[in-house]
Amino acid sequence: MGSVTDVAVKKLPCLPEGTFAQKKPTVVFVLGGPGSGKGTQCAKIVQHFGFAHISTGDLLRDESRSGSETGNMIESIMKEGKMVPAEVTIKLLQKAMQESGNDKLLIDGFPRNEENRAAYEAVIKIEPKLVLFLDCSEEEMERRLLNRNQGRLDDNIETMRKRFKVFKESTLPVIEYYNSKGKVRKIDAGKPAEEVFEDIKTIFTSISQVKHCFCVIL
Ligand SMILES: Nc1ncnc2c1ncn2[C@@H]1O[C@H](COP(=O)(O)OP(=O)(O)O)[C@@H](O)[C@H]1O
Ligand SMILES: Nc1ccn([C@@H]2O[C@H](COP(=O)(O)OP(=O)(O)O)[C@@H](O)[C@H]2O)c(=O)n1
Ligand SMILES: [Mg+2]
Repeated sequence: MGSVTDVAVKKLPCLPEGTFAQKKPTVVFVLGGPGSGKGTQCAKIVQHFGFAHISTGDLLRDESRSGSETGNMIESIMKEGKMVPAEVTIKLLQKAMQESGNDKLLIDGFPRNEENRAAYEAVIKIEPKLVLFLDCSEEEMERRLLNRNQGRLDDNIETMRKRFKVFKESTLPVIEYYNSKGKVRKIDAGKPAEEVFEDIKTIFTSISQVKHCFCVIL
């Protein structure tokens, strides 16, 4: 199986295959509590900045619908608001990254705990350029989830409370880890979605600036 880097470079329209040194895709992790607006903001970033959106929650839900043994296991873990073992999530993520054909990837809802992060570093090994942290009060997230109406088995008050606990105990330390490396951009996600996106735009505009380089042919 080719690496994630191979696939992203091969599908770049402007680069003849094998001509240039391999370029790794730009990876941005999007983290925040359940209901903070990760999916909503990722859709806007895709539209405005041409990133591909890979939601690990969606990948796991797709797998759980497959009816496989792993799928059934995923469904019961999600219903409990717990974390799916990283070896399962990382395989689905690696495949989605290889198939995206995009050199700019938004990875939504990952890494959600230390186990996810270690698996990513061992298997995918691409340092994220940024970690977008959508910061929102629990009260507001709870309100949003109760109105989400996507028929999700985990959007009930009992499971939601467990997910908030997992976020505080397992995801916040991962955000803190990336913060210590200067990678985190914290956004006030409690505002209306359009206002949140204005703040995100500023960040993505600065990372999307094309750097011109001049090549002298002798
Ligand atoms: N800034 C916002 N203000 C109010 N509602 C929002 C906002 N962002 C998202 N929502 C709504 O809240 C719910 C959860 O948003 P979603 O993007 O699915 O969050 P997450 O992926 O972080 O769980 C959805 O119903 C969405 O339409
Ligand atoms: N990296 C991940 C992402 C999601 N999940 C599982 O999938 C559930 C839903 O994740 P999600 O990202 O779709 O949820 P939201 O935060 O978007 O509401 C989580 O509560 C976990 O059970 C996981 O185990 N590991
Ligand atoms: Mg989501």
